[in-house]
Amino acid sequence: MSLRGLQTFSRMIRGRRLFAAGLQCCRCRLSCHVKRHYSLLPDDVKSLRALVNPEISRIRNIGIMAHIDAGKTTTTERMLYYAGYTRALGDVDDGDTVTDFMAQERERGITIQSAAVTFDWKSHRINLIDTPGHVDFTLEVERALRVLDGAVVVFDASAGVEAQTLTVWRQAEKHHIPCVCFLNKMDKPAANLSFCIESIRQKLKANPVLLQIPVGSGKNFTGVVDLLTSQKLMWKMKSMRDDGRVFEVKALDRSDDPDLLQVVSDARTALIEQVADLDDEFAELLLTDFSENFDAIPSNKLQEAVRRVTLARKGVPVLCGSSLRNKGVQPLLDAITAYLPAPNERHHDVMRWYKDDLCALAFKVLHDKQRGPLVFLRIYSGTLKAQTALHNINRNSTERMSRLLVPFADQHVEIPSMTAGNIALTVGLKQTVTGDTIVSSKASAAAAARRAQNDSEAGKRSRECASVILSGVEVPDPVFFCTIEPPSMSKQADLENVLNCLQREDPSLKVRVDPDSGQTILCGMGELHIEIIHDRIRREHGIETHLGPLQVAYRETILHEASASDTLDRTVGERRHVVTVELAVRPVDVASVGGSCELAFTEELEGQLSAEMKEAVENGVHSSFLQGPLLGYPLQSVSTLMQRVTIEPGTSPAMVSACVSRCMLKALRLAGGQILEPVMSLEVTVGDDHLSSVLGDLSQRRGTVRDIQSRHDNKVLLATVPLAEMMGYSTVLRTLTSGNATFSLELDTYEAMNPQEQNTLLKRLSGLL
Ligand SMILES: Nc1nc2c(ncn2[C@@H]2O[C@H](COP(=O)(O)OP(=O)(O)OP(=O)(O)O)[C@@H](O)[C@H]2O)c(=O)[nH]1
Repeated sequence: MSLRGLQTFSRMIRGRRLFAAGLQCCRCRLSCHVKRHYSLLPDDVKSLRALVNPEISRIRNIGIMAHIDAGKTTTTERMLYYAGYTRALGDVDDGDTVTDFMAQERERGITIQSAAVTFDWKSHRINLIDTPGHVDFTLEVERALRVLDGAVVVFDASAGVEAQTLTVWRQAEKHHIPCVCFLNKMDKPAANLSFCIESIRQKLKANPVLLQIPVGSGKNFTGVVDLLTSQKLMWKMKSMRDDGRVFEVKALDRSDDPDLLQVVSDARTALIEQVADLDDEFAELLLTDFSENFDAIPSNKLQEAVRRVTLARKGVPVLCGSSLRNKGVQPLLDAITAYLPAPNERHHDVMRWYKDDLCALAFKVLHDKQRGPLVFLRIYSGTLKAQTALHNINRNSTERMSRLLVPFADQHVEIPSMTAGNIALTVGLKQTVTGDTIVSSKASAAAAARRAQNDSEAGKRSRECASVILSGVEVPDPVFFCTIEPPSMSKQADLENVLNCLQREDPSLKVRVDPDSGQTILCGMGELHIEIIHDRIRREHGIETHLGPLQVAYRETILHEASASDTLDRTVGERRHVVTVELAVRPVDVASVGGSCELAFTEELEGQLSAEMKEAVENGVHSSFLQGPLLGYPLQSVSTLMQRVTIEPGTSPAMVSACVSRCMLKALRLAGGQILEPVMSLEVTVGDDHLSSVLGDLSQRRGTVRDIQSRHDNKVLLATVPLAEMMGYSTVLRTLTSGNATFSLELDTYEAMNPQEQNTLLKRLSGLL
């Protein structure tokens, strides 16, 4: 196979090369000596290997993130087109983009699943993951971030920082990912550069480093001035169908608009001063060699300094353009290669511990009807080879990977091996789940563990850091659930199988069986999430399922302290089981979303219980935490103290657990139950004319308005509102505002319901209303 894959790849590249050769390269034609990557490629296998496995310093693993509709998909499509990977420009509005390849995405015009796309730009390999903007798919963004080295954050230049931008920005910060900002939609009349810069500064608390000045505004936006080189990049569109591939690069001169010259001169000086403030090396160079004339600093020195500032996350480069109008995307690609880090510039402990041994993280699983599960891997160290056995640390299992592919959205090219820094797609890994760590063998994992242990003993790292498992993706708790039924009992097994596959692909989807009714329950992140899952089961797996009404995932807690004791005395067969338990429960601070439950033992009891019986007690308590006494929802913010456990010889651990659970239920009932409901933070952007009707509607939904801000001609309404009141909100908002409003919804906290509402809920859920 080693040659077969390369030959396929060679055929494909040759096809593209012919295509690429027929194109005019924007920059080559005008000034520089940059050549198209593929046009130089010889046909021999050795060179193809180099193409498949580029030098690590030339790889960029990049994400594109943004608020919904900011233009991520449009921007990605332009990148693929200019890089020579697509022959025609895809358009989200026409439903023919490359990255949004799932049927639902094309129909709905939104990105649901991250699609990894690999392409080359000016001798660099770019692995790009288009991430979804809808809050229901936040986990997709999180998964992508976990394996990325850098990100492009796309903004709607007329809106600046929006709710979801803030969320993805925080996620990028959490993973220390250097970013480049792209102010898209500069062609909109309301586009506003200074407003965007200010909102990046104020809302993201970031340090925007402006690298370009737009030329013209609204419909007359025609290009940008590069502040590093003082060159004007102009897209002189001959017709509406002009693809923007060709643009003019010209040094600014006296014949240019004096106002523009002044703005550029001021902005360049500000840029130099700003970078000097952020980078000592640049400041020193400036003061020693260019103290007479800062402006004479060569653009490459300024670029190197901006790169250091970006990698250190001291500042974030800002560029502008209009993807839809095909302007400004090529400089954005240049910025990705110039400012965002290569994999070897990022710090991952595992690289040290595994040295040249393979270590990779599974960050996405897809199910392909013909090929079975396809697992996306980010390779951190070593080489991944096709047709080898791989060890999965998380599952402690070894399985064979049959084929290795390079992902090109929904097309895949087979290759024999792949080196560190790359993103690969594997066939044959049937047990691997998103978040698992893959290494070459158990022995290699043990060797890495020893190195990690030595490190931690030498005091270089804390014990937690010494884990050889790459930390997985945090999966948020689902807030919605509903029952799902197959069309007939004969399809039940098929449905279970499909749900298993979907869960491996999407860890934010939870499936469980109701112990009382035996019904299958789907738990998801939002209405849209569950709707899409339902749709996929029908389209991709051909099963027509019936969904029950969507319900909110409440939680429960207790109001007071309470103690209880219980004795279980049961004879099963010949064996008598006797256990007595005494325990106390008390409410602890309801610490917003994460308020977990705790269990403690008295010191005396800690010494008395064997490890096996202690585990049995813990199991009994933890199973009670999963089912509150009021409605059976999980408990939050409850602390349990085990005071006494006496166990007669011959009693089984299962009986101990059962007695503890029963005693817990007694105590929890005595402590008085309280329902906690998920409360969402809501952001609605609406025109002045419709603000009052949106506010009126919100007051009927038990909403609390926190703030109303102005954004150009719009108002941005920030509120909190119980999730239970938000079912079908998108339809209502569309009707109220004739489609002139957008909103985003995110879990804020769990709050105690007032007694009256709690009573109504209890009656409704027990069928009394
Ligand atoms: N005026 C203008 N509209 C744009 C521009 N770029 C994208 N759009 C439009 O904005 C809308 C959203 O674009 P997408 O590319 O789907 O945005 P997205 O961020 O990928 O959206 P999601 O995948 O749903 O998060 C579409 O109607 C695009 O045609 C631009 O530069 N100017």
